[in-house]
Amino acid sequence: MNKTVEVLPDQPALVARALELILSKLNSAIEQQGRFTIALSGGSTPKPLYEAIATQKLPWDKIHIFWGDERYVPPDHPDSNELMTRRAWLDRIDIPAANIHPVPTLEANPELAAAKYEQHLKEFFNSSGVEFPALDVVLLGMGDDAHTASLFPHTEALKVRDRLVTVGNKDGNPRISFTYPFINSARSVIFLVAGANKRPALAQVFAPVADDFTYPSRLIQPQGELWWLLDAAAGLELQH
Ligand SMILES: O=C1O[C@H](COP(=O)(O)O)[C@@H](O)[C@H](O)[C@H]1O
Repeated sequence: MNKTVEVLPDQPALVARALELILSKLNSAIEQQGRFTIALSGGSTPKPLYEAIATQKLPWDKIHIFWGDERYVPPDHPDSNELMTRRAWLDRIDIPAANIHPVPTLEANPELAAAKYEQHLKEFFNSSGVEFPALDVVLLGMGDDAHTASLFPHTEALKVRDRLVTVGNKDGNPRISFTYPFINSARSVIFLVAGANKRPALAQVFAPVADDFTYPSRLIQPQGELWWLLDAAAGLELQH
């Protein structure tokens, strides 16, 4: 694993750096493979990044969008990560509908939704099931409890190692989430973290020794590149 930590002066600088990094991964992937695959995060931090990506002139037909986690709500629900992304980015560009791969949240139950999304991912990547497929980029956020995607502290989802997608649990509410081994199979994982409220969790995630089940972001140790992009408020004590 190749880990890089960057602390940017403020949120606009954080967004600019994330945009630059994603565009560089995108250009290399399209040059080498003819397509770029990215899984997106939800929450509030990435919204300005999505708005910035929407202003770029890009070969949208070669870009495939997935989500690393989703609330188990219909796609038009205000809490939906897909809805936020569509409003900030996807509704503003000319991307083929087939290149957008939302989590199917209208299934009979969350377990079926997770199984269906996993099947879709395996078919898209033509995966035999032996090895986990590798997305070019998995974009992640981190909550102030150190959760990432919908992998929350002390939940069953953290024990799932043989699936691509599982059901997370946020205070009793189901969410659909990539598992940590699937996230770790990505070519690049990029964390985008902003705000002073994330500082205590970050200290534990970066500590040499701490409990992975209490601080789930510690489980993200990808085979490829790991990027932590932090604003100064979040990264104050990590600056070196
Ligand atoms: O619950 C969630 O929160 C995290 C972090 O969100 P933020 O609002 O602090 O940026 C996010 O990464 C995750 O996708 C989302 O479901």
